[in-house]
Amino acid sequence: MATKQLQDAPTPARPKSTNGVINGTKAGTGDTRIVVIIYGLAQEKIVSVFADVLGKPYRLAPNFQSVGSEDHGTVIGIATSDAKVDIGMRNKMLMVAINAHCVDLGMPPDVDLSAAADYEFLYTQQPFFRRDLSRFIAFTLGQISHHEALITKPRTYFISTTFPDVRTALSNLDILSVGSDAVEIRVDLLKEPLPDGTYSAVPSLSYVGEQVMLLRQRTELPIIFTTRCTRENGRFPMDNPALYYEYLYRAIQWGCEYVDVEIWLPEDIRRRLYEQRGNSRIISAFHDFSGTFKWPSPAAQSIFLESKKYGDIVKMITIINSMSENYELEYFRSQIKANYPDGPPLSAVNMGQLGQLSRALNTVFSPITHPLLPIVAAPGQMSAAEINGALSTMGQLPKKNIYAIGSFRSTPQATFFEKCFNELGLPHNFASVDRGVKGTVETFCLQPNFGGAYINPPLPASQPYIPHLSDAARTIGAIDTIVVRGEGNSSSFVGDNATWKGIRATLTRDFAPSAYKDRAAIILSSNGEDAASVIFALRSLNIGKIYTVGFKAQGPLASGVEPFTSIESVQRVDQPFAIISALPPDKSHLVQPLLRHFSNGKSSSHQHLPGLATNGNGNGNGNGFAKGKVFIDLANGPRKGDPLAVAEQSGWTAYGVADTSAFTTVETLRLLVGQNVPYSFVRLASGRGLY
Ligand SMILES: O=C1C[C@@](O)(C(=O)O)C[C@@H](O)[C@@H]1O
Repeated sequence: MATKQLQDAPTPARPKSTNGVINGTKAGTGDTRIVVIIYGLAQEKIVSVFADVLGKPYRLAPNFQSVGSEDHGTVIGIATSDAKVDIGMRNKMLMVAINAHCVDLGMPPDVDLSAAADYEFLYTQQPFFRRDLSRFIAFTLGQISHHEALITKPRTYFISTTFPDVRTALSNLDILSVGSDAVEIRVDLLKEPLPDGTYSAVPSLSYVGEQVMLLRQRTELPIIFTTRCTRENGRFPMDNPALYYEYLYRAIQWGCEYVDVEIWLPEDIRRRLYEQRGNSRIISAFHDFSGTFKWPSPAAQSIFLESKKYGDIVKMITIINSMSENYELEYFRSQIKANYPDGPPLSAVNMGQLGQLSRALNTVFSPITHPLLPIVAAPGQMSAAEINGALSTMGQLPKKNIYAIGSFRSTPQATFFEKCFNELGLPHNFASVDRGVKGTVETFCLQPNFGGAYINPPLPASQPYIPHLSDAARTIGAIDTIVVRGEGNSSSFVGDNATWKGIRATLTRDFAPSAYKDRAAIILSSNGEDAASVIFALRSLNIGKIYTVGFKAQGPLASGVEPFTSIESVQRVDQPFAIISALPPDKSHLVQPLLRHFSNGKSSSHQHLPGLATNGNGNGNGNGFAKGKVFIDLANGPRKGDPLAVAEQSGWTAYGVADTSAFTTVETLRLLVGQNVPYSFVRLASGRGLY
């Protein structure tokens, strides 16, 4: 009887502590249930990769029944054929079941397992994208949350891709997504070819699953999964609402960060999807093409109220007949904000050319297009550059001077920032300037059109002309970004720190935050200042003990940090999970003996695992199958040795300054101009000259 009840229960609601890695806060614990990976024929190794990413040991088990509470902290692998027998009887409160299916084995996966598992991870073995797996598991287990960070951004955009097959988009994806905070896959516009040369009326789940997988492998942006119906400018048929549930629930299982649920769908379907959404967020969508919809009407209010019931974001999109309806929409927007301050954010625009003003004024998840897309997803859609151009013409985006202030080496940044500003249609000027004599930074800040600065090397956090500090800048004691808040006389400066976020993003590229929890780390640095952002980043991932070489931590970051005093003290330390060197280039080789000493062979908690193929990311940290330990070398410039090569030979997953700098640039751009430029674009566009 108990089993029956469990079988009927919906996927358990999101665990309470899901506030994942968001700006300035600690990684949340997320879902603490036992992770069970269902693996296909001869695919045991995927279990070890999940375990490695999560920083946990693993074991293979014969069935669900044999998994008990003593397995907490261990990733369990169960073969597909065994899992089928008792998946329906598993204790859902104790374990979370992930159906890991290698598409090279054929599609679709076993349909019963797909339906019964909590989540489904589709992957390719050649090439294998560890970063994709890492993001999938960190997201579905609630260790990271894009939404919480996005919702605090002053403006958010998503690109509506309209490709019949996302494969055609992949080569341009980095460029297409500049300025986007999320990417929408219009599932209804996908065209699945059939053997007879025609296309399927509705793309099959199998085709859609593969398309979502391909997209996620190539983008770090959250994915919005949309099945737009025929009445709302889409192609999904409306005669069978159950079909929507099937696709949209599967999107949740695939770990899509956002799922678009149309308001016309029966309430029962909308409610179920909302309750079962796990860590995905529901965008409740309403479109009106009748031309009779009125923003000031009671109907508009009730549509918002109905959408709010089962939506984390409410989207309302309509066709209008006159310019004044844009003003009516702005009034509606302000009313909603005032009346429902704690309600879901509203994303509302008017379609057609007449409605373009509203596309520029909407600040929440504005749909955008790009000239490289085959068609616009809706009439009147604009690109990020067009919206910024319009805002600039209306005086909503005043032209500013933005600076890189610092050493000569930071100059190539100017070319890159200019490239981004051009691509985004931002009116600003960017200039690299030498800091020169004491006080120069303040001189720049006092200029009338000062729009912010990136500072390298950073400034001490105590600058009288920078009255506000982010928590990170205050704790780290360093400002690397000056952000201007407000306009004119009411503007003020906020000192922030983007470097730690760049380091944290690097640390979590191939590992989930849980991999760092309570593990030891070693930091090498010539001084405490260079190491402070590293300590802060590691602390945000709940690292355990931190050992230092070359410096003693001071101030608010000193607790739990212990210097190595002798060779013996090094030998007493357990296997560290991370070694980060902030040594200057001429000293960076000094880390090499430590990397060798703690080489992979010494690790007790990670089994030797057969490697999967490389992830082909071309970053020099190429082995997509990491060994369970992370090394970062922050040295910038010609070095004596090659610590990255030594690290890789000794079994470390190694990253250089190009990785952390690219991630830091992403954060810097977000802080300075509020725009998202993906890491992959930074790597692509910065070429070799930048770092
Ligand atoms: O809901 C929306 C908004 C949209 O219809 C637009 O008007 O830009 C485009 C769609 O792709 C998206 O799902």
